[in-house]
Amino acid sequence: MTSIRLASVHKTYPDGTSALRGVDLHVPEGSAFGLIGPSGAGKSTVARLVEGLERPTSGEVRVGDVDLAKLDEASLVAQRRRIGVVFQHFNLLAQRDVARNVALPLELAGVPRADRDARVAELLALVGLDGLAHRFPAQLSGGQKQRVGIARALAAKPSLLVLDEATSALDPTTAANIVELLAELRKKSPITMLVITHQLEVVRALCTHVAVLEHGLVRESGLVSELRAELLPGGGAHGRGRNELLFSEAS
Ligand SMILES: Nc1ncnc2c1ncn2[C@@H]1O[C@H](COP(=O)(O)OP(=O)(O)OP(=O)(O)O)[C@@H](O)[C@H]1O
Repeated sequence: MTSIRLASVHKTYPDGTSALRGVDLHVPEGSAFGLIGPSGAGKSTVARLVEGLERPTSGEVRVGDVDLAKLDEASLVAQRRRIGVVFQHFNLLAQRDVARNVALPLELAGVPRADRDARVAELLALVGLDGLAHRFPAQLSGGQKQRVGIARALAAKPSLLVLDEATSALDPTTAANIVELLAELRKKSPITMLVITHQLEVVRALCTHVAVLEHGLVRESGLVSELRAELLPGGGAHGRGRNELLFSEAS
């Protein structure tokens, strides 16, 4: 498990776009932290900073004990391998079968063949893909592809999983099954999850904490249990006015 801390983070892209304008965020160890907000709010930028794919223009990004700004390129590459990432569009390699997709991070880490095979079998059972090891991505449903993506993200036993719109490309039933799988994984082994989503139902079903990002700033954050009840699915979330608070002012 690992915590994440962003302190006064600004990110301006080379073309002058100001994506983050002073973000403070604390993702506690072992939490499932939902990051929500409208398109362009800066959610993916936060993910890329945490993954070490981008550097902040100013401010500090810490993952566990590590201040990412202090790492040279080689250490950053090593750090990236400690983080599992699940993508919206799965990012599977079409020419590799399921087993070899899942094995990829283990190959990159130099894990011997026999250990890799054992770990892949364990992971496929964990995500409910027993028997599909030798299918190719084109022969899988969207939900099965995402199970492969999750197994691959977990292969190197990361203490942090970043899920960037991991259920957004799936139909509602399949998305709910994937959320259920993620919730079960959290119960089985302690892991911190940063869950980027625009789906409030994902936050409700999976997350312990949530922050709302808007125009590059954290507008609100808190425990999911403190989210105002009527904003959760089934409680009239669709009728929410744009400027209404997600959390009750008292909390
Ligand atoms: N590489 C880049 N170069 C320039 N501007 C960028 C780059 N990446 C993102 N942006 C801009 O930064 C802002 C935040 O983008 P970001 O992708 O982080 O938002 P988001 O909340 O993840 O949006 P979405 O929900 O649509 O994915 C947007 O204005 C976007 O156009």
